[in-house]
Amino acid sequence: MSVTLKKAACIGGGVIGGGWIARFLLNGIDVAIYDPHPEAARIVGEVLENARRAYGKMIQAPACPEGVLTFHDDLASAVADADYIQESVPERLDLKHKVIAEVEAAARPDALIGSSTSGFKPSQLQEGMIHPERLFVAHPFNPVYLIPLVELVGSPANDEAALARAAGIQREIGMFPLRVRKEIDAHIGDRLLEAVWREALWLVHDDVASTEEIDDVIRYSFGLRWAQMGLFETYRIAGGEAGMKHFIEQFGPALKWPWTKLMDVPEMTDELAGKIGDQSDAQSGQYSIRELERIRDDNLIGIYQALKAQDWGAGQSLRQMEERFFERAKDTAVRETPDYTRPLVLHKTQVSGEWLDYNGHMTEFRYLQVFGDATDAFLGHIGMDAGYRAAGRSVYTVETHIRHLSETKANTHISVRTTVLGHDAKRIRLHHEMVDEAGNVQATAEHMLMHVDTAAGKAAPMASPLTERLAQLSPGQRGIAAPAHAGQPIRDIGWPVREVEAT
Ligand SMILES: NC(=O)C1=CN([C@@H]2O[C@H](COP(=O)(O)OP(=O)(O)OC[C@H]3O[C@@H](n4cnc5c(N)ncnc54)[C@H](O)[C@@H]3O)[C@@H](O)[C@H]2O)C=CC1
Ligand SMILES: C[N+](C)(C)CC(=O)CC(=O)[O-]
Repeated sequence: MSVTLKKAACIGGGVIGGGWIARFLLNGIDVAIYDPHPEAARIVGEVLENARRAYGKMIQAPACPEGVLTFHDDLASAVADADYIQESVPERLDLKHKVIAEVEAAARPDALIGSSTSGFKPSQLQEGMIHPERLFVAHPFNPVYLIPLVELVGSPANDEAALARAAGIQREIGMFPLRVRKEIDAHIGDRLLEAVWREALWLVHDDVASTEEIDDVIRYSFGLRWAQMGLFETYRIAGGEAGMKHFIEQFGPALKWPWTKLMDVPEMTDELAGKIGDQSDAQSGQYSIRELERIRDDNLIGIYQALKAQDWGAGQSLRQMEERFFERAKDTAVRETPDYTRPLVLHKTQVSGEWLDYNGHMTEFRYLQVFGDATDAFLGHIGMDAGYRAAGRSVYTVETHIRHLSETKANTHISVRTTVLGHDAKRIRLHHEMVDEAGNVQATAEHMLMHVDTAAGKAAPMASPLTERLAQLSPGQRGIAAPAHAGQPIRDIGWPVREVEAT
């Protein structure tokens, strides 16, 4: 798989800049950052820690080797050799103009420049630029490392090819780029959110509801619906068998009833701001912001997993991201393992704190995940990719034996050494050895894999390119002595003598 983006620069590393940095790095892209905030490194580090934790839980594919993060003392050196620059400084037009002018002066002429602005139009940001055609709005949603949508907005001054390149880059880092047809203040998402926000402020202002009650209304009702279908599809169903037509007939008149305050905005007095702040403290003050972020991330991951199982909405973005991670693992493996007379190192990862059990060691199912990922990396290496599977052929694991040999602790960098113990037309027998940085064996696994015709649900002979690749690696792998435990079952330990006598 070709990755066109090698290096990104992020200008501003706050809530959104930090999220972009994590998104790029965890998708294997190097990032240079400029943010004059004295604590920028700490803030970015904390966001990155939460993002690593979230990816460890969410992505069911071999982790992509992280990009390299560098902090710069000046903007010019951060953007100098970047292919893509993302501006995420505070929402002030004068500041954005100043930063964009500095970027334009120092960046490569072919570098693309995206702005995270929540509301400015690209034509406003392009004012005063020498080459406005390469600057566009790339508006994300918080947390950028988990939420896939990015609104790509251009102005008449934009170069279509640059916008198409930007969309390609966004896809490479797992985003869902939506090309907004016309520039408009606040794009699409924020116009919708603003309407709900305005009404919510009125409800608090008028003492109809507290912040907590409003959040409950959302999360126990339409918030659940919106994660999987939008407004129109949801209302189509709400129209019953006659669909949207009936829905509009029934609820169209309500648009003229006093159901909404429309464009009125309550005056944000100190009193209203204080009321909202106090209610919000009472609702969520027991959690730190980082804790709330982790709760939010875990909930989002659960939703993504459910949507992925249905191959629906944002779940499709997750599936595509995992496919890219598998492809990258395959590419890395092909580049890095020329010597088949030795075990193949095709999968490396780090033990996340989330992987530990109550004994403080890596929990059981994570061993199977690591070995499963190593098996997938091996299958990718011998040519089993999405295209091979789409043709109705795949490999299923039919037997596994894992031996736990050491206490694998958090943050251990582990790699898996894989050996083929044998194969025939339909089966592959694999052995994995999971080792830490010092080469200590933490666990081993032996698997029997069966090649299948997925439509028929039956074992079937392997096809090209698997057959050729196995023929290529077999002479070397055959020369590696099988470990003594290979093929051994769990030993019989019998029963205590007295118990046997009693029965
Ligand atoms: N917070 C949100 O929910 C969202 C914000 N956005 C947009 O993202 C942009 C950034 O917003 P946040 O991250 O929320 O703000 P923030 O206040 O959390 O972060 C802004 C960062 O920019 C840095 N900064 C200030 N001047 C700078 C300069 N001259 N050069 C480099 N860095 C500089 C600050 O030190 C700070 O770390 C805004 O345009 C905002 O509208 C977009 C989507 C969602
Ligand atoms: C509040 N906000 C306008 C900054 C929100 C956004 O821009 C998008 C989001 O993440 O909700």
